[in-house]
Amino acid sequence: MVFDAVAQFVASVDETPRDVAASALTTIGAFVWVKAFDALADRGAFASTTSRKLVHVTSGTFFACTWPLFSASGAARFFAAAIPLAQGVRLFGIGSGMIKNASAVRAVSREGGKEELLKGPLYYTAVLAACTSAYWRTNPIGIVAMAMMCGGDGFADLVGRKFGKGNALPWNEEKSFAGSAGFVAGGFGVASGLLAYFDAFGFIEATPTTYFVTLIIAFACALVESLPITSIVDDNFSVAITAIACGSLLY
Ligand SMILES: Nc1ccn([C@@H]2O[C@H](COP(=O)(O)OP(=O)(O)OP(=O)(O)O)[C@@H](O)[C@H]2O)c(=O)n1
Ligand SMILES: C/C(=C\CO)CCC[C@H](C)CCC[C@H](C)CCCC(C)C
Repeated sequence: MVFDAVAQFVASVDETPRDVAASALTTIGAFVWVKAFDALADRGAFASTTSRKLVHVTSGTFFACTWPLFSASGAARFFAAAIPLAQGVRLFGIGSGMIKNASAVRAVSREGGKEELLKGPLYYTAVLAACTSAYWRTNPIGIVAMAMMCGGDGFADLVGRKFGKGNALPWNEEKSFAGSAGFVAGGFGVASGLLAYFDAFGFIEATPTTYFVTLIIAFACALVESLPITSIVDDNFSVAITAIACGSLLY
């Protein structure tokens, strides 16, 4: 009912101006969101590692939530993909020292070094842009790949750091059973929420099989995330590629 009303309202706005307005609104949202976490971390609301992971979990998830704002035109997905792309360019500028932005470095770096923005955060925006332009809102593969990267990897860290002492994985002492359980719960939880959301807007049809397959994908991604290969391939890439490969086979 509410979703229908929102869908009808946004459908009444012309396509290109609507996509430009949706991109502008989301870009402002992204700026405010990252800034808010920086301010909270600054006031000691949580540690910078927690702030970074909360930005990781929420940015891509809320970004996907803005997709219904875009029109039904073929170009809409590219207007949407331009948002993480622009964030990636910004991260590149800050990480390489071309742009000075101490606040952004504080909010998304692990140890406070600007060059860290050229790794995880930059790859994260690349995955969001690729999933958006390749799969968009009518295909569960991109939605689930983004959810595994945001919710899965994010919760693995948050849960693993808190409850992972004393239950290290036999094949990777840096990671834990608790962290991997957090991955499955966070990845499946965020993916299920997004699938139900896009189903409510009528973009996809999420059946019990869709959710079951999503749970299998969450386990597969958690397994890949747990492997000692982070120095070879960043978790953001390995998790998203696993989700896309499994999703292409199973959905
Ligand atoms: N399956 C997992 C994943 C993570 N962790 C915990 O979370 C910490 C950070 O994990 P990781 O995701 O590798 O963190 P970063 O490298 O900081 O983050 P990113 O992947 O975003 O670069 C690990 O040291 C570990 O304590 C865990 O216990 N079990
Ligand atoms: C710390 C991060 C990854 C490390 O693995 C995440 C970095 C996030 C970027 C700085 C910001 C990305 C913004 C999104 C593309 C858009 C969010 C919009 C929304 C409305 C909040």
